[in-house]
Amino acid sequence: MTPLIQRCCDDLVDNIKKQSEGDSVIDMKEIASGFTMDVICSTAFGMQVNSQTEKDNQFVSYARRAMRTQVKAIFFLICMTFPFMKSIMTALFETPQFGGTEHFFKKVVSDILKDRNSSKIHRDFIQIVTEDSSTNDKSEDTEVHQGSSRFHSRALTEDEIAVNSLIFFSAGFDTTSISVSFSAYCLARYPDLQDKLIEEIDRTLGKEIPTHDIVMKMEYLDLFVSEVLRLYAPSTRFFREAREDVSINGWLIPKDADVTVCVYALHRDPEYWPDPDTFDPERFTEENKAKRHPYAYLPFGIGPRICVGMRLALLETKMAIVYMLQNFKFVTCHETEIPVIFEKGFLLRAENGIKLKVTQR
Ligand code: HEM
Repeated sequence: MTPLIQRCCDDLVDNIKKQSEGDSVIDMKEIASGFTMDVICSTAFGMQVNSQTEKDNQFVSYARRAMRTQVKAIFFLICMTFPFMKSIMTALFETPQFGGTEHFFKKVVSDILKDRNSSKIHRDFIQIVTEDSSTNDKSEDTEVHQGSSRFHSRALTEDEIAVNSLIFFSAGFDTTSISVSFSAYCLARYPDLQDKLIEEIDRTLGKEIPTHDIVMKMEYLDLFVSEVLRLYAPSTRFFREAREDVSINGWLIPKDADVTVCVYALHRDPEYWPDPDTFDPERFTEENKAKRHPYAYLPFGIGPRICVGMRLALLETKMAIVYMLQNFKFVTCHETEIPVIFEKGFLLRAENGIKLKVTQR
């Protein structure tokens, strides 16, 4: 999927150039959101929507409306407070009054599948799962053994492909936009660290086109992004259900209880993170990581339900940083909010945007 991301990165650089003309203040929250919309549309649906350049794309405006924070916040609040309401709320949210997101995505996927020409190579999520579906039987479950795991496997139906694309879309769009925008914020806030990163990029790449392998091998970039995802973990929490009664530090968690893991609090706990509010990428050197409890850092969750988009998200975030720093330096300005005020909600969004200035390199 790297070529798809590279194309979106080119548009990202052009967009920043345009928006910052005449020393204007840019809003990295807006800019990053256009970028990640483009990436998820091309990597999930094979659609080139150019939301960074064309503001009135029909798919983008519908998708943004469907992902509206307020509507989702009400949905989450009710489901978390009254778990038994989950199925009623899900049915209600599929009515046209609430956007009918699922129907919309089913239609999009069905149209894409109809239009697909088998001679053309697509490198997106839909292609991967449809190839699998065309070679496997959709009706029959086969038992698969993989290491110690055992599960039933069958090909996905068209509806299942559509709904999984929707999950892919909603889980991968806002989260990555937050990691890209807060990366720019941290670059501007800590100019010495920005220079260190620029030095690494210049040394390994210069003005060459960033590739997957080079970007993923950059050591300081990895430390930097890890620290961004500690202080600004896009998902402030994730959830589990207790499979049996368990006692932890004298607290009984009864079987079937809903358990929320508060990533935001965990990542700022002074027991694991000395001086937790200080931005310090060195916390993630191999030596320092080895001294810490492995579950003290969970931006992507952990275990069998760990984020499936983790590698894509890291690649996308790192690619965006490299492309941006090959062209610009970020600086804070009068309009930069320090510290950033967060929106209330499940995701760690900046309430008033992330206002920065850039200088050309
Ligand atoms: C920086 C970006 C991202 C962050 C911080 C993030 C974080 C998370 C977290 C915390 C979970 C819950 C894991 C758990 O319960 O253990 C999760 C699940 C998930 N994420 Fe991400 N995510 C990101 C990007 C993406 C992307 C780009 C995609 C897809 C393209 C994606 C798809 C998913 C899916 C499908 C799940 C559900 C997995 C399951 O339940 O088995 N995420 N993510």
